[in-house]
Amino acid sequence: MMSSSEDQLCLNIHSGFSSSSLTNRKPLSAQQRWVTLKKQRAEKRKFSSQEEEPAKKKRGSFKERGLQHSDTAEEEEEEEEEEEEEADTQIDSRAPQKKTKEKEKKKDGVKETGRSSIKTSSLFKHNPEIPEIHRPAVSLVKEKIFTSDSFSDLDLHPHLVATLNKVLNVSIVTSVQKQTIPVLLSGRDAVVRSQTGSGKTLSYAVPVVQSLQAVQPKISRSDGPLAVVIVPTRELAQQTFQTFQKLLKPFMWIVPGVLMGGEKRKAEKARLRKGINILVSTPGRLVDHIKNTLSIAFSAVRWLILDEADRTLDLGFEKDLTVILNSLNSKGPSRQNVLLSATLTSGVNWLADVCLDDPVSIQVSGSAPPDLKGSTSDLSTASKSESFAVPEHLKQFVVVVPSKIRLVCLAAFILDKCKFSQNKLVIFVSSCEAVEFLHSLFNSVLSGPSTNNKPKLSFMRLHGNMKQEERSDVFQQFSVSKSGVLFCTDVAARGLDLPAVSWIIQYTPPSAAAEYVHRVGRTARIGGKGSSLLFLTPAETAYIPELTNHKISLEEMKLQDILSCLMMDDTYKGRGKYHSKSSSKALEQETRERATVLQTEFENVVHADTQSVQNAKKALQSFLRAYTTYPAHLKHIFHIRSLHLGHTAKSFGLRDAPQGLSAITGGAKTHNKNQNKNQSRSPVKNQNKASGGAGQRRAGEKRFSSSQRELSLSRSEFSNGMEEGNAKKKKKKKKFGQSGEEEEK
Ligand SMILES: Nc1ncnc2c1ncn2[C@@H]1O[C@H](COP(=O)(O)OP(=O)(O)OP(=O)(O)O)[C@@H](O)[C@H]1O
Repeated sequence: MMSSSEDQLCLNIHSGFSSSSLTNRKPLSAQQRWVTLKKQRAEKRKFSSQEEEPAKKKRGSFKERGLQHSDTAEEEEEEEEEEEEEADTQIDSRAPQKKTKEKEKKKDGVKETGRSSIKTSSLFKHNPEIPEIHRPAVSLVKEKIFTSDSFSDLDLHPHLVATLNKVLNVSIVTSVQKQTIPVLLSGRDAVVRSQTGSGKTLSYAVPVVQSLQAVQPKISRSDGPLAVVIVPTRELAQQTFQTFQKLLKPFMWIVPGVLMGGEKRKAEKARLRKGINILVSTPGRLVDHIKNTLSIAFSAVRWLILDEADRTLDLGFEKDLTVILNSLNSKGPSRQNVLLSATLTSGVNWLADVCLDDPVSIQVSGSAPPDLKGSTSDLSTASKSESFAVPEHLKQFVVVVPSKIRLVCLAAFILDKCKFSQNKLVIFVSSCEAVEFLHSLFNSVLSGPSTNNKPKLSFMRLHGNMKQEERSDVFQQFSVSKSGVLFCTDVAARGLDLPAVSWIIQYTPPSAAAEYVHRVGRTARIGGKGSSLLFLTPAETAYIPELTNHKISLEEMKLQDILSCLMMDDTYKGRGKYHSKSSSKALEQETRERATVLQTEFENVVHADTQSVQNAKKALQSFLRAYTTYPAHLKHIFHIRSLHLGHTAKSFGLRDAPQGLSAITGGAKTHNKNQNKNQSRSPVKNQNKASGGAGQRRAGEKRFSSSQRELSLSRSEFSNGMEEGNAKKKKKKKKFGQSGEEEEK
């Protein structure tokens, strides 16, 4: 007996008959149909062998056009499995009506999407399993933000209180302000630690202004700097300067000023000559002026504030700070010194020893304040199990995503949060190139035209390799915008007070728990609500207990839930067979198809021209370089060898892992099918392998310790004028070549 499919084949293979001629024909007997079928099969085989060459060529051209969504080279096996199916596709191309029906029958075959034919199987195949995430009980470090006191209860000038109320819109003091302002007004040095967004800036700015406005005879420009405020980034310098400008409105005779890399030195020199009383600066640019600007005089300095003090140290600015402290100490009256941060640890001992005199340690949370009497200056060791407070109304999530799916997962998340509601998202990635790449890719693929009174998605970017003017523009623009997505490096992690940010996404995990705290601290500020999402690959899930050690607790968000956002509209529709009554399996399948359609769009944009391929490769390279710079104690989690290069390349929209990455990766997985399979089956085994290999010397790491690399990387992120002031240092850093951003400089 003939099966129905054979029957179908038999009927269709009477090629050349139009449907009308088919209907007019006398029905064939079973015997005749069987003979015809055999003949047709023989014909087909003959045809197949004749067509083999062109068919192969055609497959090649499919790839070139991006129509075939085949995966990385290591998945050739999968392609082989599908070979037969593709051969059919070639034959079928002569009979389009049949082609559609045949294709729909195949479970994982080519799907028509309306824009291109794609294979949906590869994006969701050969991925490592997503391990189960357990959420251990964590006793969170709690800090109360507000007190019941108002600024008028403090011993402040009435004009200052009025300015706080009317210009800055603040009347009730926060806990950190309540504790810090009186201590500083009493003339003591202080070390201040309180959670992000708790008002630390005013806790030192108010006493500085209060004390300077009272100086008699009145301060004049010619007195030069009376207060010096050091912050690690240009944007934070700008922001702090603006706060002082506002506070000084009733005290116009006190002049604030800002010095930072990227600005014209000549103009800054002129301003210094005219006289600045409250000087806000990044460390590198201040050292630059100390060395090169004769008119800079520190003879009157009464205040030294080091905001984000741990970062200033962590960045390897000890030398600069030494220069600054020496310059300040050599002249002038006795000085009040203040160190502040949300993550001050005993690692700041060095700084505290050098520049504080019998400081008061202010800690808002109940846990023990940093012990300033120890002797270690190794911040990374000192802070390994330090507990950090995060804002009370911050909801912290983690999603475990295999590398191949990362890009579409991020895109689905952005679409969910920004397409149908107004949200402001900040997305942290590890390098300037990756920021550039993602910004341009998402702009091309996701921004789309504005529809139904909805504005188009707005994507912005901020990193250390941008021109200063552009950096400032973006910072201002994003600050005032009601919605949008900001891709950035850690240059935006510290201190920035970007209003109404609703989500922080850490697309690449930070290299320290303290940095995690600062990144997520860009939302849920001053008692507000906010959420954060950390992306981890299955091999990186050991980072969750690592954060738990610091009293940071994350809730899991399921990958499927994020991807299912693609079902909200039909922009990335799959075959279109899914409807609301379909099973959950069908829903999952349709979601996967849509994810694949989206991935295909990304890949098509990346592969549209050689320049964009180059950009993607550069971004991938810098990502891999950054990956090698995780500190030694995190190497068992973030090890370059546990990265699958082909899959990682896919998260940069590349269809294959580029050649020549071995110098960076020192043996990360590329095209080894077996390795890939092992990884899929046993992520734990791979993790162990990775940690076991951590002690081995790898290419590209040969000459540098992890701390050197970390230092070098983070320093480059925080371009602050140093690079311009010290050409020699820059050359040396370039030779190190530890981060994409440095190479670019
Ligand atoms: N007493 C207050 N009442 C209301 N808002 C305040 C008060 N003090 C400060 N703010 C506002 O809270 C926001 C966060 O303040 P600030 O940037 O000083 O926080 P922070 O503790 O320095 O954060 P980070 O650790 O991230 O640098 C700012 O917008 C600031 O204007």
